[in-house]
Amino acid sequence: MAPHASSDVANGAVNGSARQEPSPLFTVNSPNVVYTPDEIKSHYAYHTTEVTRSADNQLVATPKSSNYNFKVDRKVGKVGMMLVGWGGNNGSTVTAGILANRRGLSWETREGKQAANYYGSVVMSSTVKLGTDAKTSEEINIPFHDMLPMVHPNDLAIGGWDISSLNLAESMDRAQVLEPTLKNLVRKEMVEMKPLPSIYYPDFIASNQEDRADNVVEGTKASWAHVEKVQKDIRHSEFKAQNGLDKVVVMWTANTERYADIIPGVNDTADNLINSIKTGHEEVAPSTVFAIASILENAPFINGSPQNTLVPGAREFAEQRKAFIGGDDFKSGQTKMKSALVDFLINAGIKLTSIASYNHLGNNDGKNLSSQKQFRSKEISKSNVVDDMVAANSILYEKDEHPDHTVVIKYMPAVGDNKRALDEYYAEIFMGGHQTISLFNICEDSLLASPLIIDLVVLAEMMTRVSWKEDAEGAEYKGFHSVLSVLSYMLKAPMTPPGTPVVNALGKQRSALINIFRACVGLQPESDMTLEHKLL
Ligand SMILES: NC(=O)c1ccc[n+]([C@@H]2O[C@H](COP(=O)([O-])OP(=O)(O)OC[C@H]3O[C@@H](n4cnc5c(N)ncnc54)[C@H](O)[C@@H]3O)[C@@H](O)[C@H]2O)c1
Ligand SMILES: O=P([O-])([O-])O[C@@H]1[C@@H](O)[C@H](O)[C@@H](O)[C@H](O)[C@@H]1O
Repeated sequence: MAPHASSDVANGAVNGSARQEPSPLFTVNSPNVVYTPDEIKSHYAYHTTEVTRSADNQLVATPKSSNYNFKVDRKVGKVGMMLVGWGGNNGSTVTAGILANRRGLSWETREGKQAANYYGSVVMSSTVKLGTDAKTSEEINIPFHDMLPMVHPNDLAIGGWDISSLNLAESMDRAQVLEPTLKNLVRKEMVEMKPLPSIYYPDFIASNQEDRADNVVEGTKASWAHVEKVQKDIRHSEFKAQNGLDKVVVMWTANTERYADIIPGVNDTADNLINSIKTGHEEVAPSTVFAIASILENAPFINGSPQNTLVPGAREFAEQRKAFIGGDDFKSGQTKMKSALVDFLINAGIKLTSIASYNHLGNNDGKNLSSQKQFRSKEISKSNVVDDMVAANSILYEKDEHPDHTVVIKYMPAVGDNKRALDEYYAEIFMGGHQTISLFNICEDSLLASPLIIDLVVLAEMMTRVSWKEDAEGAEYKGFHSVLSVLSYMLKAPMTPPGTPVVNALGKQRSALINIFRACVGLQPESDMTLEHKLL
């Protein structure tokens, strides 16, 4: 991975001289790929298989090829990450983690010296197959982060909002996630980081959160003044101005809210939603206000929580303004495991008949989720994750048949952030047999979610520098659809453009992301066929 300049942070300020863009780890040698100092342009043949039914109901598969042009802006610039809920367990943990990595810190633990790392981040700690060695035919794998010119998390300016006034050092202590030896190494910088006051509509989160709400702006329901406040915070605050930022990504990692009712005339269209905010409709959530303000500032907005922040009106507004949105709900532990295990079982022809998912945790997220309306938001996002995999196998499942699936979450303060996930997968196997898989998974919630926050921010920013056009006379480059379904790997309930399918299978999600990035540099998808090792 290209070496990285470090920089210091005080109150979100990223100091240090302008960074030299790191040189790419690889170049593509092809007449279809052109590199300039500012851009990578590629011509890409997209091969698919179109299936039709013949008159006698036979399936007919026809290979299809579409030609696209991709363009990647190589200039990363200075990027800011603004977290809503910055003072929470995730917000304080990801901040400390970035500071520790930026400074290359190590600290003493009971098991010995621990160095900062980005484990759990697909972007920073996973590799992808580039190809095979011309001489030895061995696989050549490269860091995912080197696929395209992406921002390095060490360079992210960090800021955000919280209804709690605690500074980030106090928030880190409250979270009880990180080792004291590490906390002491970053405390001095984190003391200087203070969340901006936020908007607080009590009806949307559990009443047990009220005691934290000492850093709020006036008004307990939506108003256009709230939108303007958030816009100003993004655009004019010392955060962006002081850091000379070129771009900001806004990430909701605040409490899980209750679902908002989708009401015709209120939030079903962009115009109705804007009007509902202006008239203070009580069904407009704080998270939706942040989304609208981010869209107005052309700052990608990602929802890391399960509620339906991005109501149809918000999605339409993003589409109208060609702004990026994504969500919902970080896929960090129990559900991530589920989306891999269910994919394996069903694709192995094993008929999963029931999934029991229980977990208990003792952090503030668990406290908020102990309230039924907030739990319901999470139950929805945790329950739909198997639908696409089940629907794809008509041998095992009749139409609309699916495994029993239950989700239970209990708040047990004693275990803190170290969530205990217990799962049982029950399946029918050959000739009337059964298989029972029981999992006990201690997921340190914030340490699993924090790398996903980094991935979502880095990838959302990357997508702002990717454009495409049809291979046709006069075609203009344009951005991907406003709904960034390319982020699905990191999310439990991935949002997709209207009318497009939701893919939850973890392997498919990762392949889609990698192969889209390969296409941006003119490389065909990695098929894993390795014919070169078979046609011998
Ligand atoms: N593994 C994980 O930690 C994980 C996984 C998936 C989803 N999530 C979701 O991420 C979110 C954050 O998780 P957490 O563990 O950091 O929770 P947390 O309760 O520790 O942090 C949430 C923070 O949001 C703040 N907040 C609440 N309403 C706000 C508002 N309107 N504006 C600004 N700040 C506000 C709270 O004061 C708190 O500091 C939750 O919704 C959780 O469900 C977490
Ligand atoms: O990502 P995951 O481990 O499946 O789901 C988790 C839930 O099990 C947990 O109860 C909740 O507090 C976290 O926010 C997260 O959503």
